[in-house]
Amino acid sequence: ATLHWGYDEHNGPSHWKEVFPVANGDRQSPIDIKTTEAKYDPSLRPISPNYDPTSAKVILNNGHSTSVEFDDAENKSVLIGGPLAGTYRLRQIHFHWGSSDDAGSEHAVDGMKYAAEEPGEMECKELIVTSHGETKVSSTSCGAQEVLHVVHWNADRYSSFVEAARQPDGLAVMAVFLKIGECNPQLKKITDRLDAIRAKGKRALFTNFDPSCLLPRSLDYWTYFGSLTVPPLLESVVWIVLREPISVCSEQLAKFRSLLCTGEGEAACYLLRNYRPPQPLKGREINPVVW
Ligand SMILES: COc1ccc(C[C@H]2SC(=S)NC2=O)c(OC)c1
Ligand SMILES: [Zn+2]
Repeated sequence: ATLHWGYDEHNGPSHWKEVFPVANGDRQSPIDIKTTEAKYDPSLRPISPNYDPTSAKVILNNGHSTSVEFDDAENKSVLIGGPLAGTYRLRQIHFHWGSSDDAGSEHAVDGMKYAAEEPGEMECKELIVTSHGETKVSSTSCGAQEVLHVVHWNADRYSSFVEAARQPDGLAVMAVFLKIGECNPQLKKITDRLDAIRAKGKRALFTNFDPSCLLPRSLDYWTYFGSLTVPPLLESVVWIVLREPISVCSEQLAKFRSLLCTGEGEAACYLLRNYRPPQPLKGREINPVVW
């Protein structure tokens, strides 16, 4: 039987390799970023997102996540700088979350599983960069997390997203951690629309939206070469993982979990979690960029 992949026991991340053998590849994502092993690369520059709010088109539920899709027919909303050679065009943003308030993001930092496998309070490590740039780690208990992915494709070298998604330097995905705290007024623009797209396959107009409003103050990041975190798991992503999280409140997280992974008229199943656990580094280097 063909595997209809998902996030349940019978079709979740441990089964994906049965249909997508690249799941055991050499540059899979997400990973657990061990900050002490990250190697500083002075050649890396700041990243520079330049988005036009009129690029936003539609918000949809594809059964695995909710995404806002952007018009990528020209270089209207782009990401340049950082580790990127050339102009990467904004394609879409989407989210990953967990089934309880202490799970959900995909990348982890020093084992600070912004996502825990088991629900329940867990001990977290808080990264503190002191004024003279050293990174200290202090243990605190941390709140829930989830993650925002901002997906771009290399429009300098390839003619479409689908073509770029098959190339080793084809995509650039910026990951922003979401940390439980204050309700996020910018995120409210998205969570308020989820009622209109509860069932898989539903979509709604979503215009006049600049995703920069979801970025933290600091654009310090780690970068490494990886993959899509969802089948087909293509190894075509230059990852840019921002160090500073943005806030999200429990009520907003709960709205993501009220989305359905089934279509209208089908027996309802809730999209309670949709994150892939960290994958083996397999010798890859991670470069931190902190100013
Ligand atoms: C081949 O086309 C695809 C396949 C999957 C996704 C979604 C994945 S990619 C990622 S990173 N996180 C996700 O959930 C795409 O996203 C634009 C594009
Ligand atoms: Zn993603």
